[in-house]
Amino acid sequence: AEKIRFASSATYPPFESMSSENQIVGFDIDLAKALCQHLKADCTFTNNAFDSLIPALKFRRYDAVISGMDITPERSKQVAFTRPYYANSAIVIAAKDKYQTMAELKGKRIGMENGTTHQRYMQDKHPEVITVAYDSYQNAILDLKNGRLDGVFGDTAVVNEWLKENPQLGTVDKAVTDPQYFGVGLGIAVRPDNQALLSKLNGALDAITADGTLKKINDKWFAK
Ligand SMILES: NC(=[NH2+])NCCC[C@H](N)C(=O)O
Repeated sequence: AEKIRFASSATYPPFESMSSENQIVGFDIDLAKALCQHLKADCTFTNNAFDSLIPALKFRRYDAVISGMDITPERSKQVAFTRPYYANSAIVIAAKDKYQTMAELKGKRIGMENGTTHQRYMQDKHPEVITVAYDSYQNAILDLKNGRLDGVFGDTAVVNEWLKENPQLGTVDKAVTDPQYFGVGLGIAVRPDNQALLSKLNGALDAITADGTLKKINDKWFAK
């Protein structure tokens, strides 16, 4: 069977995280496994820092990146993306009921993961905010809880997960979807010269969408 090596940054539930048994689990992982099953391929998963995913993909350490990654114009210059498999948006969280708007976060410390669309957007669009870069979202959330940060900016589905476990936190302002920064949804990235894998993944995505598998995986990880 064909072998497909996937990489992901497993600090981002429900998309990907490490289970108590030290396995990478999540929506993206179930999706990749369903694609592999359809393609009768053997798949492996590795955990890596988010900002190293694209460089190491180019370096051929693995074949594909699935990591809650927004399909942006900038990344599309370096990698080829499958069609979008999830519609995304981003939002800030902070102490509940403390801030209503972004303007109120002026001079406040907002954390985000290095190399993310959130980091770029915040630095460009909200220079009045102090952006603090983290190697992982896990560490940003820890600092928010410890009071070393005033807020964290992340994908809405992930933020909702953090809010479930942290009733002292709440959202600030509306979710952002600026396509220039956040692209057209989440996609799987491959090397541009690997059109064979790209078309296989796109074909498998169509198949698992048509037969209801993708919806099942969605319902499992994004329960309303
Ligand atoms: N697995 C992760 N830590 N993913 C972070 C993704 C953040 C954002 N959606 C981006 O594409 O930049």
